[in-house]
Order: sequence, then structure tokens, then C-alpha cells
Amino acid sequence: MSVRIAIAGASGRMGRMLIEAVMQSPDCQLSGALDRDGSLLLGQDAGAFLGRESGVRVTSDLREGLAGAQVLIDFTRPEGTLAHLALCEELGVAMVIGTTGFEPEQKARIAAGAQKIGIMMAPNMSVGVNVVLKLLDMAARALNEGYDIEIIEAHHRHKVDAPSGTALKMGEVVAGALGRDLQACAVYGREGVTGERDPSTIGFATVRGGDIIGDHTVLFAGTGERIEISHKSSSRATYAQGSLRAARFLARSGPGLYGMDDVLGLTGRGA
Ligand SMILES: NC(=O)C1=CN([C@@H]2O[C@H](COP(=O)(O)OP(=O)(O)OC[C@H]3O[C@@H](n4cnc5c(N)ncnc54)[C@H](OP(=O)(O)O)[C@@H]3O)[C@@H](O)[C@H]2O)C=CC1
Ligand SMILES: O=C(O)C1=N[C@H](C(=O)O)C[C@H](O)C1
Repeated sequence: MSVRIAIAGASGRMGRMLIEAVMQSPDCQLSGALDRDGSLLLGQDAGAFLGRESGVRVTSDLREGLAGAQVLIDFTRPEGTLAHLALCEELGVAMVIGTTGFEPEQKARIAAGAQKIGIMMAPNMSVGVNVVLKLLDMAARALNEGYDIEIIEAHHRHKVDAPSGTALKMGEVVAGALGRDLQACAVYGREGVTGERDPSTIGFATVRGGDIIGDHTVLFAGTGERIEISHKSSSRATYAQGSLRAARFLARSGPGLYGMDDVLGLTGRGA
């Protein structure tokens, strides 16, 4: 039985990637494609940009777009994701949430929704980044004294949130491993006479330009050596493939809030 998947943000960079990935997957079926009022794709076949027929028309009517779906994959904006969540809860449709830039109260709303439906939310769906998160936990525990930690990320000129969701997650992992509270120790950029670096801080630096898909580096700078753990994306296809793995996972799971480590079996709790 194939997994019936609806895609939100159908005209977006990730939306298009996801439509292509679903149409190419023998065990997945595109059941709906959503976009906002005003999108040029509304009314068109969702596969038209690929020169292929999907049999699904892009719609801004959420009920029409979610009809028959088991899972909605949502890479939009926080306000869009929350609007979709309300109807997914009502209809019992699970959600893969890739959107970033949520405020804490918006994340709490998603966690509440996960009491009714399965939700897999992660700021980065690539296998590589999720393995890097595990490496960071190990590195931070081992380098817990004498190393200054800085997180540097670079993305394309169209990205609207900063630091990236992935950079923030990396910060959370490192802070957690060191017993620090990221909210209290994060420094988001420096300017002017800043004074010497406080060793308990975790610094963030953001680069935006061109078509950079997504680069992340965590720097552990000590005396006499530096360790850099980097991940560089060269294609959005990895995010799309990770999202499909998450959709398959949700199709066989009950309500709950899951992460990519659950999907990939990286929780350390065994398979
Ligand atoms: N978790 C992961 O692995 C990844 C996460 N992301 C995240 O996914 C999100 C989308 O990225 P990307 O595809 O590059 O962005 P785009 O801007 O290319 O696409 C966003 C899509 O969402 C639609 N949209 C915007 N606002 C709303 C709204 N309020 N309600 C419904 N739909 C809306 C847009 O419609 P319109 O065209 O009309 O504006 C567009 O179709 C970002 O938050 C990004 O950080 C990105 C890549 C990987
Ligand atoms: O907006 C993007 O493009 C990306 N966003 C995600 C993030 O904020 O971490 C994931 C990836 O880096 C691409």
C-alpha cells in the first residue's frame, strides 16, 4: 500500500523538490498539493513544472488539498504550518514539519497537536546533518573545557530566518551536552567594543548569499588547535528524501512528537 502524501507550499523550493520525490517514489502517492491564494500554480497540475501529469491540481482550499491524505509534508512559514496543523488535527492527517523559524509558543502549539496526530518535526531532514548532531554531542562532552564554541551557517539570499533552524538545533545539542542553557548563553552576532570572549557563550554567525543551499560548521577553538565539524548540502533532494522517510514512518506510527533521530533509528534507545 502506498503512502498518500499531500504537499504544502507546492510552488516553493522545497515544495517542488517534494512533489518530484513523491512522484518518483513507487511506494508513495501524491494525494494533494497546497499553495496560498495568489500563487501562480493554483489550478495547474502539480507535476506541470516537471512536464508530467500527477492528476492532482494545486489548490488553496485546505480541505480539498488534504482530502484522502495520510500525511501532509509542510515546508512553508510558521503561520502557514500552524494553520495547516489545525485542520490536520481535525482530519487525523499526520504531519512532517520542515518549516523553521518558530517562536517557543508556536512550538508548544505543535507539541500539543502531537497529542492527537503523529508529527515529525526537524529543522533538517538530511541523514548527514542528523549524524552530525550525534557527533556534536560526543565532541562537546569531550571538549568540555578550554574550547570556545562558535556556530557558522551560510544559506541562499532568499532565506528569511536567522540563524537557521539547523544552527539553532546544533547549539541546543552542544549546550545540552555541556549542561548549559542555550537561551542564556547564545550570542547572535557581535559589533563594536564587545570585550573579551566569555568562555561560557556559544556564538552564532550567519552568512546569506547567492544560491548556497545550506552549510553549517561548529568550531571548537582551543589553545593550539581547532576542531571544525562541518556539513555542506549540495542538493535539496536530501531534505526531500528524508521527508519521505519521515512520512513512511508516520504512516505506521501513532500520535506523538517525533524527530529525525526516531525516523533514522539514531535515538540510542535501540532499533
Ligand atoms: N527541515 C529541512 O530539512 C528544511 C527546512 N527548510 C525550511 O522550509 C521552509 C521553506 O523553505 P523554502 O522551500 O526554501 O521556501 P520558499 O519560500 O521557496 O517556499 C515556501 C512556500 O510556502 C508558501 N507559503 C509562504 N507563507 C505561507 C503561509 N502563510 N501559508 C501557506 N503557505 C505559505 C509559499 O507560497 P508563496 O510562493 O505564495 O509565498 C511557498 O510556496 C523554510 O522555513 C526553510 O527554512 C528548507 C529546507 C530544508
Ligand atoms: O531555508 C533553507 O534553505 C534551509 N533551512 C533549514 C534551516 O533553517 O536549518 C535547513 C537547511 O539548512 C536549508
